[in-house]
Amino acid sequence: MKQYLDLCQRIVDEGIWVDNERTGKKCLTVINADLTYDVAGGEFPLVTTRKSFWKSAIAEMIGYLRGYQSAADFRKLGTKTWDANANENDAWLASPHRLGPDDIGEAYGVVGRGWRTADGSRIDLLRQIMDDLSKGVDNRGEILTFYNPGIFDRACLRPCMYSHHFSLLGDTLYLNSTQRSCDVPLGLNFNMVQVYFLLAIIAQITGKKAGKAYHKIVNAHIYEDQLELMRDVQLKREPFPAPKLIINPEIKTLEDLETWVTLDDFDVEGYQCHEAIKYPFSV
Ligand SMILES: Nc1nc(=O)c2c([nH]1)NC[C@@H]1CN(c3ccc(C(=O)N[C@@H](CCC(=O)O)C(=O)O)cc3)CN21
Ligand SMILES: O=c1ccn([C@H]2C[C@H](O)[C@@H](COP(=O)(O)O)O2)c(=O)[nH]1
Repeated sequence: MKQYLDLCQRIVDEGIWVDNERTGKKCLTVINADLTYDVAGGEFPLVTTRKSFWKSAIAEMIGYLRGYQSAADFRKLGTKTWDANANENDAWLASPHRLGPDDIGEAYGVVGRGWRTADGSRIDLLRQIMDDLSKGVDNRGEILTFYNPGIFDRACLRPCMYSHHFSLLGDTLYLNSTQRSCDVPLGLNFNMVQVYFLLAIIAQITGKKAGKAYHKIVNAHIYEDQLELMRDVQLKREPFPAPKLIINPEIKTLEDLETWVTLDDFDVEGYQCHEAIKYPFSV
């Protein structure tokens, strides 16, 4: 939590205003932040200075791992986070590649579970990584990437957290996640949960101990219409101790995650937080 608040304060103190053409808004911006999550120690990086809808964040990540392409599937799982980008983004609404209402296009898990090769076949990157890790293999390239510049026009948005690189040291699993662009008040609140969750669940399924997760953020920003709430409300609050994330131990395979898992398989213990803050969302 401290590293999150330090980043927010750094943006307020040192950020530079940058015009963003896509949203038509200005963003107070810093470049580079490195966050670390102690998954072995069970320190769940949940924001406590406002109420965090952590289940929605986990649902988003499960949707990516399942390769979901429709905001309707994300909704069924328990998150509405893709509704606006799928249905209210003018450039995407005009795209010939959009399949219809709720389509987010070839983004995130669609890329990671079905990487397009030159000969037209597809590679399931996640399946390969899980098979390797389960056998204790780390080929120094266990990378789940969602980034394919050749097909950006087939998606409503380019992936923000676009690479998850797993590593084994003995039987301890590590994760390095990279994010190119970060809406710190809204997106990061979810992305921290997702990086922690991703290492915890992949370690559980592959039978490894979870170590640390390292989260690199390149462009970290606060939109102009979020600044006052962050500076004058959220940053004035005192954080509470970190809660614990509880994952159903019956989740043992990738198929479990793909088929029967719901948000009821996750819980947090000891979550004390300040009241909710509704930050504006930019499409
Ligand atoms: N501008 C922008 N910021 C983002 O963080 C973001 C995007 N766009 N587009 C793609 C995804 C969608 N994400 C989202 C979308 C909405 C919320 C949001 O509204 N969160 C609220 C309520 C969540 C809920 O009730 O489930 C929050 O208070 O955290 C968060 C992340 C993250 N990403
Ligand atoms: O997981 C996510 C997804 C998106 N974001 C934010 C970062 C930016 O504010 C927008 C994406 O806009 P681009 O113009 O494509 O950079 O969404 C996030 O923080 N986390």
